[in-house]
Amino acid sequence: MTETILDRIKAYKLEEIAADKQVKTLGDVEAEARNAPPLRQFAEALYSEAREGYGLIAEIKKASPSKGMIRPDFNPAAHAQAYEQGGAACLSVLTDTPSFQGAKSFLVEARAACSLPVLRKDFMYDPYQVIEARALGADCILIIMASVSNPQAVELEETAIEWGMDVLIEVHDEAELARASVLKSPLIGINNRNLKTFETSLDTTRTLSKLVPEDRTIVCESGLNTPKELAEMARYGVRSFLIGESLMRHDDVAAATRALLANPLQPAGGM
Ligand SMILES: O=P(O)(O)OC[C@@H](O)[C@@H](O)c1c[nH]c2ccccc12
Repeated sequence: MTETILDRIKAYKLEEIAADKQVKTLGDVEAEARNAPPLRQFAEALYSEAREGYGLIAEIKKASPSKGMIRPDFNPAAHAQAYEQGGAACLSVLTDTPSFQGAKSFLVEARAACSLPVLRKDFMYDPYQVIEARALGADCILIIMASVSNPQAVELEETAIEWGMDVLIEVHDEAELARASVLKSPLIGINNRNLKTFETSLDTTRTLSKLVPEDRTIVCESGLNTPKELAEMARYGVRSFLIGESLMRHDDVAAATRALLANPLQPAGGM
């Protein structure tokens, strides 16, 4: 079997987690999580914005494996404020360093600079990381179905629920979507990026959105650039979006965010 990007990421992540546990025990992290800043309601914020407009999870992203450096003058606190001013419902902050040049401290800085709920964007394998997410202030975690087994996904989700956090479950294909459906979280992220080629295609959302059960909320992820694309996705009943690169490339992030959200397609039957 050929090694995928996710296999490589998993290998270094498991080493990182083992090293982190040497520095800080699970007990230490739990104590920090108990003293963390109070939870902000992530899913609620998204729903309330998506009702009439679009629910935007705006991503604080410095670099990526496919594009390299995206934002040289990177400033998590300033970007968080710009996203909030521009009308984002929530933030996503990459905390993975080897592939995305992210950092745990970026999440802490971004969240402290605004009042938006925050997703820890990372590759999660161990409940330790989930509790650590809360210790950093996170309000939501990501579970990537392509990188975990079913029992692992359940374990991560249960830990998040125990600590009061929301969960975004990410899928790329029909099989992953079927596996996601046995989990409890109502937030289903459809990632338009093909993890083998790194290319994005909104066809992924066009196809999978039809298969998502009515009681779940779809978040369309990756490769979104224009109001026109958002409006087209809205015709598929998708009103929530996770966007990083195209906003981070603008000098004026607040203005770019405002412009992207300016003219939402009106919901047909009161969504
Ligand atoms: O920068 P984009 O194309 O707007 O994509 C954002 C987000 O969807 C992407 O960063 C992402 C989606 N799922 C992930 C999982 C891990 C790391 C990153 C991601």
